[in-house]
Order: sequence, then C-alpha cells, then structure tokens
Amino acid sequence: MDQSTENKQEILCIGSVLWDVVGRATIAMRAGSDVPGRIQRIPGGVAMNIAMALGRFGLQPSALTAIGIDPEGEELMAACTRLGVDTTHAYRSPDLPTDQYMAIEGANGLIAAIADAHSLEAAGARILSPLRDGPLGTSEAPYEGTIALDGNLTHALLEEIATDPAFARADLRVAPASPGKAERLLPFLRHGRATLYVNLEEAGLLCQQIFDTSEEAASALVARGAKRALVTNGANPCSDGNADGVITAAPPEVLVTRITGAGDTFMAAHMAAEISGMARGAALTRALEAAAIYVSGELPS
Ligand SMILES: Nc1ncnc2c1ncn2[C@@H]1O[C@H](COP(=O)(O)OP(=O)(O)OP(=O)(O)O)[C@@H](O)[C@H]1O
Ligand SMILES: O=c1[nH]cc([C@@H]2O[C@H](CO)[C@@H](O)[C@H]2O)c(=O)[nH]1
Repeated sequence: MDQSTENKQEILCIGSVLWDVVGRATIAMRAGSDVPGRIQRIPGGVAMNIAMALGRFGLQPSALTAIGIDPEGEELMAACTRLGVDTTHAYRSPDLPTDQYMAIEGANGLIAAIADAHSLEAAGARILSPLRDGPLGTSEAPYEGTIALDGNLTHALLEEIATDPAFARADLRVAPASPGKAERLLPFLRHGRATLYVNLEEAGLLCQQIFDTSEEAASALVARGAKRALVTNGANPCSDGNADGVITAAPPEVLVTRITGAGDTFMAAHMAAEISGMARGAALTRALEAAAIYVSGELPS
C-alpha cells in the first residue's frame, strides 16, 4: 500500500459501474427530435458516481460490481484506477458485456434515458462473493466497515442483502438507482438494517404516498421500518430521520449550474462526515454545504 492510500478509510461501493453515453444539445428537445449536439462517454452507474464522490472526500472507495472482459470493460477498469476507485474485488466475466447507460439531454433537461444493467443483474450474487466467501468477510466474520449500495441490483438480491448475516455488522447506506427502481429498496423497510438516501419523489414511491416536505417523508419511512432515512428535496429543506426523531436543515442558497449528481454528492459527503466522527446535525450541514458547492459548479472536497 503506498503512502497516499495507507491512511485512507476503505469503503465498499456495491452496484453499477458502467459507461454513461450522454448526448447533449443546447436547444429544447422533445420525443422524436433530431438535432446537432455533443455525445460523450464517461464512467457512470450510481455505485461508481458515489465511489468517485467518496474519493473526492478523502476516502478509499472499492467497487463490488460486474465489469466485462471486453474492450469496454478493460477501458472502464483503467478509468476506475485513474479516478481512484479500486476494482480488486470486481467480478469479471467473459460472458457478460460491460453495462451501459444512455441519456439525451436538451436545454429543457433530461429527455429520456435507458439503463442497460443486464450484466450486473445476470452476475447476481457473484459480485458479493468477497463479502461472503472472503477476503472481505464471511457469515461467521462479517465485514464491519461502511458500505454504499445502489438499487441497480435485482429486488431478489437486495432482499438477500437485507437479511444476510454477512452484512449484519456493516454500516449499510443505500441509494435507489432511479425513481423507476425505487421500489427495489422495499426490503430495507421490511428489515430495518440500512440507512436510506432518497429524494422526495423516491420516498413517495416507497411509501405509496405523496409528501410535501422531507420531514414528513423521513418520519414516514422510519414508521414503515427504515432504520434511518435521509430525504433530500432539491433546494428545499432536507431531513434525517431515525428512531430518535427527525432533524431538518435547509440547503444554502446558491446559483445552480448543474443538478445531475447532486444526490450522490450529498450522500458521499454525509457518509464522509459521519466516518470522520461528526454528529448528526453537523454531518447534515456538511453534506448540504458540499451539495451546494457541487450544484453551483465546483467539485467539493
Ligand atoms: N437548487 C438547489 N440549490 C441548492 N442545493 C441544491 C439544489 N438542488 C439540489 N441541491 C442539493 O443537492 C441535494 C440533493 O438534491 P435532490 O434532492 O435534487 O437529489 P436527487 O434528486 O437525488 O439529485 P440527482 O439530480 O443527483 O438525482 C439537496 O438536498 C441539496 O443539498
Ligand atoms: O437505472 C439506472 N439509471 C441511472 C443510473 C446512473 O445514474 C446516473 C444518472 O442519473 C448515471 O451515471 C447513470 O449511469 C444507474 O446506475 N441506473
């Protein structure tokens, strides 16, 4: 281990590490538009986005995911190394192509996106082997560190994680992959083992209820069985609820230049703050500050 990594805290990120292919146009678009613009390919997937943000906050992220042994996978492995995300424990299969996500963004925001995470889903429990069969942990000697988990895994695998003894001692923090996959996190309401990081819409989908405030949503998630729930609501106040009650704080007012990634930045900053020993209130404030810096266009650290 070299000098730069020996004092950093390792943190596992479980879920999608894939290529994002994003087409952007500066004019407003709708279904069927065919316009000039730019197309970029960048590392993505919720677990990867959280891992990259955790790295920026001084932690040492390691990904448990599926990455193909195809040219796209080799390039993605190199990109992870370059971006400070360890892939020693990633599952590599010659039969599964590297996953990808495709989005189209116009001046009026996201028009549509497709997430092809079929290889991650097909790899299933094989990505968890380092936590179940070693070297990171076993049922008898469970992993005791912090884990960020995304909701790209199948509902069945998330259900297993919610009760698996190999996860019993971890500080498990879970984020949905998209509103469309929010309901995959229901096992963590039935088995109160995880801290959930959701936005107001995702909280509503999990509780089958419409919420006006993050405070209402956080207390409803805890009432439904979540051990702890952090609910963000864009520029509006954000809440942290657990059995002791709900605390709420407002994001600083900033000029917004980008939004995508705000939720991942919030989660990573909040995890890093708590790992460094901050209390609930201070960690919430720190995470809101980091997300504000991010949406205003800088990379917080
Ligand atoms: N307009 C804003 N002004 C200030 N802070 C913001 C704004 N939008 C988002 N944030 C910050 O980012 C956090 C997460 O935002 P949001 O609730 O929109 O999450 P999300 O929907 O998961 O984001 P994402 O766009 O990454 O999916 C907020 O709690 C807040 O701290
Ligand atoms: O179903 C999914 N949708 C979107 C993402 C990721 O979220 C980011 C966009 O919000 C992007 O990086 C994409 O890969 C994912 O991992 N799964």
